[in-house]
Amino acid sequence: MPSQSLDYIKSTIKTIPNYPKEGILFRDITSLLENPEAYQLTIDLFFEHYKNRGITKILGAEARGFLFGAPLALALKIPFIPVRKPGKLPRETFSEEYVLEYGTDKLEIHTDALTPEDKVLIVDDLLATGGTVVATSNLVKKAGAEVVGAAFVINLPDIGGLARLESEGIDCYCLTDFEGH
Ligand SMILES: O=P(O)(O)OC[C@H]1O[C@H](OP(=O)(O)OP(=O)(O)O)[C@H](O)[C@@H]1O
Ligand SMILES: Nc1ncnc2[nH]cnc12
Repeated sequence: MPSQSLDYIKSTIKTIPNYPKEGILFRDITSLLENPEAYQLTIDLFFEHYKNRGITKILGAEARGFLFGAPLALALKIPFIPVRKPGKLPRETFSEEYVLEYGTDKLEIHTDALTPEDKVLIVDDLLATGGTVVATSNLVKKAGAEVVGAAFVINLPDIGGLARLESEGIDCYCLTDFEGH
């Protein structure tokens, strides 16, 4: 892996202390998106990693998953499937509830978005607890398709999502690690 590229990508991500609440170090990818060189490099690294894996569809969860999943799908010339918060998708959906720090939320996917032949890659900006990706993976299973893996720009190793996803059998590729919560 080209470590200079990874250092450059990491350097464009800003950290905002105490957002959205006291004690959280918010890793902000909007500053990466504002830098076309870093944004392109990020998509290029994902493309190189996944180009020969037989992936048939990319899934990204609303909202930040769209920002990296959609350009990667275009680069790979395969469909992008949005996974959305409840009530946003107009056709019939599968739903999956997942646990947040306070309470629960739901993610949905169109029931006709995947077929049992699909080999799916889940893409997101950041891996914290892994709850979002486990819920997305459960939606893929409901549709009868296979999860090939999950890709992230940022992993927060101190939160433990990587171990959780690997224990669920989800192979992960993370470009950068940021210590702390
Ligand atoms: O590993 P987890 O603990 O699930 O956390 C990571 C998720 O949290 C953030 O999304 P958020 O739910 O804040 O929604 P947003 O993309 O709409 O900002 C982030 O974009 C990931 O999807
Ligand atoms: N520390 C963090 N920074 C940005 N997004 C997050 N989502 C969950 N934890 C986060």
